Amino acid sequence: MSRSWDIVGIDLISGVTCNAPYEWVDKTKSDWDFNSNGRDQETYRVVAYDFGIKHNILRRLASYGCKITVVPSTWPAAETLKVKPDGVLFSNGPGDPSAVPYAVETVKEILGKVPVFGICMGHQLLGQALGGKTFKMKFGHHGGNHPVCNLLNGRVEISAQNHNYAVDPASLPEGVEVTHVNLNDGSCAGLAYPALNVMSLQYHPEASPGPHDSDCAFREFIELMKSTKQAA
Ligand SMILES: NC(=O)CC[C@H](N)C(=O)O
Repeated sequence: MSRSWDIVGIDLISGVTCNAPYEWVDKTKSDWDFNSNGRDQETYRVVAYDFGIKHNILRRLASYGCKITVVPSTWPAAETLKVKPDGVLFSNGPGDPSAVPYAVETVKEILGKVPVFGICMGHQLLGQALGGKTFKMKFGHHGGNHPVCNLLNGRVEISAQNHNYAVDPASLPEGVEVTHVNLNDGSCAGLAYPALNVMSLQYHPEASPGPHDSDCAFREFIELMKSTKQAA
């Protein structure tokens, strides 16, 4: 028997986030050494908001040289900024981004103060924090074979995706750039707001198993933290 699951307007994050902050050190195994541009000489301090975070996001960040503190979804922005991180990661997570206004507020308070990277739910929360709207798609994107055009370099990346909501690009204010487009339906698959050092992807650059075409996004986050640090 089938059952219809109602996810609209329900905070599903509170059931999956961690209870208290913790440090993450585990890296991905040598199979991931296909990316010779990986490790940076420097260490970057990253606070990762856990909205239901996938461990491989943390492993990839650690492999790229980040020292990571994972914090609960309700962790105050002021506490995050107090430790002066080089960057903040807003993770993936289940459900409706409109059901977690407290998380959007946290994102707003951090925006512009340090470089940020949003993945999936994190991307949707960033979209809202920047003034845009999210909507529930008729059919979500699920699986490991979604072609995305990276408008920053014109390359097509085959990506792993798992989402039911999306950011409406028409709702975004001036200055916010759509950087990635899903080639199956033209939906928004990535954003940037260079003035505030913001980057985000609607899909999973860390996916495993899955295509690794978008792993370079972690390197871009490192570069964003690096250039911001150098300019300070
Ligand atoms: N993987 C995710 O982060 C899912 C994003 C979002 N909660 C959605 O279902 O659209």
